[in-house]
Amino acid sequence: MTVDDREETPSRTAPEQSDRGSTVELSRRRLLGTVGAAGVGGIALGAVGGVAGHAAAQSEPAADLDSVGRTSVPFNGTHQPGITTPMQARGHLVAFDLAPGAGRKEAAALLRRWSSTARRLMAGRTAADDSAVAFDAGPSSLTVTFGFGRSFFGRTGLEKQRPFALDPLPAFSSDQLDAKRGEGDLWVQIGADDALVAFDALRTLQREAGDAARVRWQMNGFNRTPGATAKPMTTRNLMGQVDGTNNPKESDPDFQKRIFVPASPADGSADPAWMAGGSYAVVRRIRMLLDDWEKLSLRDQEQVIGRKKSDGAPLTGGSETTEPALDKTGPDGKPLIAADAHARISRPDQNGGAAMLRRPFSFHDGYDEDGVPDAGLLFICWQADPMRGFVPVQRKLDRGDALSAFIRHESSGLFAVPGGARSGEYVGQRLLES
Ligand SMILES: C=CC1=C(C)c2cc3[nH]c(cc4nc(cc5[nH]c(cc1n2)c(C)c5CCC(=O)O)C(CCC(=O)O)=C4C)c(C)c3C=C
Ligand SMILES: [Fe+2]
Repeated sequence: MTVDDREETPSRTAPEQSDRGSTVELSRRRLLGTVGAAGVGGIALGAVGGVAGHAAAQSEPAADLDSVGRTSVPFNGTHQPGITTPMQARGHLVAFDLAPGAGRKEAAALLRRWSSTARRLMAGRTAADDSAVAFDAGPSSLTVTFGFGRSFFGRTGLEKQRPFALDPLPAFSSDQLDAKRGEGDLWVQIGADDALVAFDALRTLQREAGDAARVRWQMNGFNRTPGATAKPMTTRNLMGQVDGTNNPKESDPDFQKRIFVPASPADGSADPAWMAGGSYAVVRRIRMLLDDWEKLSLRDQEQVIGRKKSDGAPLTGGSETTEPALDKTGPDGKPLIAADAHARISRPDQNGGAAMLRRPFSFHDGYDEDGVPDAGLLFICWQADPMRGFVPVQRKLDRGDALSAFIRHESSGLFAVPGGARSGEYVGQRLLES
């Protein structure tokens, strides 16, 4: 069975491709296929349905949108959205466990439902039975990304299809992990540039889990709002550092190989065929010990990272994008970028080439009774193989990162994120119907 893909074409493409017109641009396909029947601009189009009993009336995106609201990200593609999509202002992470008695059949129906809804919401289309929370705001770059945890495969009788890459991460000496806030059968990452749109997607997907799955843990995050700066700039984290500078770039020749499982895994590949075009997400809730951090002088803070706080430039000079001169020493003969500086020891060339795409959200969950902020980084990194991405780098950081004294890893999850859905397909179909 396939999901209804009549509405797959987005009203706007990703920011870098979008124009700045003020009206909602409708694809030819949608004009012919749907709007033609009912007109444009928030008019309900009648039952679309066709997906696991979901037969809500759908409307076009609100017509009166500014650029943030108008921007949409395609749901279909080789890879799922929310991996190379520019970082969004708002994020929700949620993990579900399948309910007792729910197995492969229920999981397949759930992924089919969720994919249909994600496709619709990402195009900014509301349904008659929607809560109205996201009305008026358009797609706002909403992305929904689905992943499978290690425990999913036992629950669904799909053990033989479980990738070796989902073997548990090693324990690190600095881990202080809360198991209740980690792992899970299913993982959903939601990102959007509007907080109401993001919440609406979270709540809708949770409601649609119905009796099939229950929330195991849920976390909320944020980043700088696109458009807040005159030109696009690397975001900052809650320690105030420019964070994300030396991420792999899509234009790098080895980007695809490092971040994504090949579209046709070679014979003998460790990855099962259903992971073609997929990626592995490592998710860590990392608390920042901000009271201790903020007691450091600016100079000491910069030594911890090896980059200037003002503009993210390496301590050896230049601008944010200048390559650090790791051998350069100061008048005292010591390296200007310390031996234990975070940005030195996390580099691929210090870790046998290990690289990952970091795409985090900051979090702030209030203050504890002593006034200590419960704040930090929802660290999410993407790689084709966690053993050649996160694991070697975290091993190195665990042994001697100057930043370690100011952070605490509080929860952890590892998820297999399958390739993007093709037209008419739901995410994970190649696994669940294999
Ligand atoms: C295991 C992987 C990593 C964890 C965990 C991690 C936590 C973490 N990092 C910062 C702040 C910065 N990190 C920076 C660079 C950087 N960090 C990692 C990996 C992990 N970080 C890598 C691979 C890199 C890039 C190294 C390189 O190739 O140069 C930087 C510098 C700017 C940048 O390149 O992004 C900052 C700042 C925090 C605050 C944190 C935990 C809370
Ligand atoms: Fe880092």
